[in-house]
Amino acid sequence: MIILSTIAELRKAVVNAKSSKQSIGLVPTMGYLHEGHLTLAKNAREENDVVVMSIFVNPTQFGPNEDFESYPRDLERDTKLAASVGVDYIFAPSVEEMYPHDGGIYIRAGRQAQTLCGASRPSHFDGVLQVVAKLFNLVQPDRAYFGQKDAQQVAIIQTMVRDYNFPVELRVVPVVREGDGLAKSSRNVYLSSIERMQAPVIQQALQIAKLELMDSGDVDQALAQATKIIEDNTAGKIDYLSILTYPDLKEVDENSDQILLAAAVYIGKTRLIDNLILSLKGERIHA
Ligand SMILES: Nc1ncnc2c1ncn2[C@@H]1O[C@H](COP(=O)(O)OP(=O)(O)OP(=O)(O)O)[C@@H](O)[C@H]1O
Ligand SMILES: CC(C)(CO)[C@@H](O)C(=O)[O-]
Ligand code: BAL
Repeated sequence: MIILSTIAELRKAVVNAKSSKQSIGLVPTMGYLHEGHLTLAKNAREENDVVVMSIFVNPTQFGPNEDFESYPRDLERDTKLAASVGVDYIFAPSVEEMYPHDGGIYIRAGRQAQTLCGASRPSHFDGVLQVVAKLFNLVQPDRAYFGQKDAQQVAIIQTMVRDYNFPVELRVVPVVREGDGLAKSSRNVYLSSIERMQAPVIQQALQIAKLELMDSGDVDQALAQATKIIEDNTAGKIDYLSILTYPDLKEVDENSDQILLAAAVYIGKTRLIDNLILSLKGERIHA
């Protein structure tokens, strides 16, 4: 496996692969790898000749009071893990390498970014689209791999690919979880042992909401039950708990088909997200 830190080196590797007609799979990450990221990479390994994983804690998707500085980083450990699942290239640029110019052109995420994480992290998705668009242009992947854990991110990137005609196939990988149901996340390392015991409640609450929704079709009732589970079992503060259509992220109504149940909860100081996607064709739903 080769570690690349400059755009020039990356472009050389990409041009080489393209000239020998090799397909390229891209796995964008912010590093501090866990089984979730490695599952994306394993999928990419199975479906492409060349696998490029980017490891870049992208400053433009963090708000001023968020955890950009403290976000966990360990390139040496990541390198070993990525090699173990057959990644060919890690692209780990500096911030200066990715963003040498100030005041240039920015991409604005649309309506789908006004809710859920986009409501509490203004401009987060603009930053995500900025770095993902750059990575698509630099790597020119045949396929790019994203996790369903970041369901809103997937929906917004799908819209960018559609609206800006990026010639890439998006591959979405189901959420990889710990044994107790907690979604794997690099931010889980921030949790104290008591917080770690409480954190699976987020997924349990979403499961309860799903059962209620399938049973009664009542969105408000489903949300109320999930809220109660989280409030009774954690010291956590709910950032949002929502039921929306997916991938449009609009209010559900009786014609809704795919539905996203999504939560962001502060367990102590750590903001964790999780979701479930339901297919409700033919079920009766009322909001
Ligand atoms: N548990 C998981 N299951 C499936 N995919 C995941 C999981 N965790 C992260 N991913 C995916 O890996 C990619 C890189 O994510 P990222 O580096 O932000 O990891 P993370 O663990 O989600 O970190 P964070 O702490 O920021 O939530 C994204 O496409 C994300 O959806
Ligand atoms: C897609 C991504 C790598 C862009 O920085 C990031 O938002 C993430 O890790 O999900
Ligand atoms: N996977 C989400 C990246 C972020 O929280 O910035």
